[in-house]
Amino acid sequence: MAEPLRVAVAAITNARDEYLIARRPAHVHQGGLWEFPGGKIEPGETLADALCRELREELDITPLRYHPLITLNHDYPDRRVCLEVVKVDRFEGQPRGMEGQPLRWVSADQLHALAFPAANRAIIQALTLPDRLVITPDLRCPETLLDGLRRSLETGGPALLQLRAPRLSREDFAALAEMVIPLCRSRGVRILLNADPELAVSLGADGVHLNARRLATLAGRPDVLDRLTLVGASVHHRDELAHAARLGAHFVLVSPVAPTRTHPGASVLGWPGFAALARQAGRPAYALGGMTVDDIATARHHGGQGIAGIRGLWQGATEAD
Ligand SMILES: Nc1nc2c([nH]c(=O)n2[C@H]2C[C@H](O)[C@@H](COP(=O)(O)OP(=O)(O)OP(=O)(O)O)O2)c(=O)[nH]1
Ligand SMILES: [Mg+2]
Repeated sequence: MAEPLRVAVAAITNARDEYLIARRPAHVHQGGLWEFPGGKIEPGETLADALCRELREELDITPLRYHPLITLNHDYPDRRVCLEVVKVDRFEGQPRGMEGQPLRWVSADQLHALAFPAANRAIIQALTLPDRLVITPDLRCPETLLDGLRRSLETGGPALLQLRAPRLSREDFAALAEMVIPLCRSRGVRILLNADPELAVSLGADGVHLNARRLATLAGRPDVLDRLTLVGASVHHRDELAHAARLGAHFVLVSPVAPTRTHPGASVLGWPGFAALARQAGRPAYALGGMTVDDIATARHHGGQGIAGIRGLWQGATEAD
């Protein structure tokens, strides 16, 4: 197939944290669906040039401040696209549908319920996922873990938590999860269980995290994943990434980006390796391995959603007890 068509896409947000969407005309590619404003990057144009031109032509506004959100390759049956998505949080002018297209401002939550082209699922995930994901430390004592979680919740974070406790039996893990889920819910924190998807569904977690071992055991997408709002997967190289995509993971954790205390001599991806995988991921990618909050901007600069980790983000005991 031909080279992908490069498209500049703008997730424009206002002071109420709403996003501007437009309806594509019926007769065009992916017609009748909602979209984020934007259009094709013409030969010789930079992303910034195309963004300014498209927003002037379609909405009569000028973007004043924006940053990269995600770059996505998507193959439609009739066209390959590479969507270079930026988040615009400051602009000049009053948006108007210059081509007669209906416009709406909608909240991030409403985005999930509207009909967009298939590639937009990943854009909406990128807009609604936080820039840090906390993984619980590998503790044997559930009380120590709960104590650390309470402290971490008190200090403002995290918005997304992966409950991981590989040394607990399935029964002990389930009992711990039954305490952790309501605690997280009461603070508006979304929780993923690093466990089998059936357990995540039966306990009412927001989602599941598929570690590399569990990912490898799944030949195809099990129906149970449709009953979870979030499915994450761990990937270390292209093959795992391709498998996570086949299974329809909503986001991936890419590791190891930097050396960690537990694996000091292991070979790492480094930021260029992370950036290459993030670009191919087709979904938000978190950098994992040796990360601290100081790395969030670097991760975003390399096309990532943010960082995932234990040590740099957890308040409380992290050592084995
Ligand atoms: N603008 C935009 N395009 C999207 C989104 N999602 C998505 O898959 N696309 C695809 C649909 C199209 O194949 C391509 C964008 O092309 P376009 O039709 O908007 O291009 P354009 O504004 O330059 O239009 P035209 O001058 O060719 O009429 O990207 C989205 O959210 N916004
Ligand atoms: Mg357009």
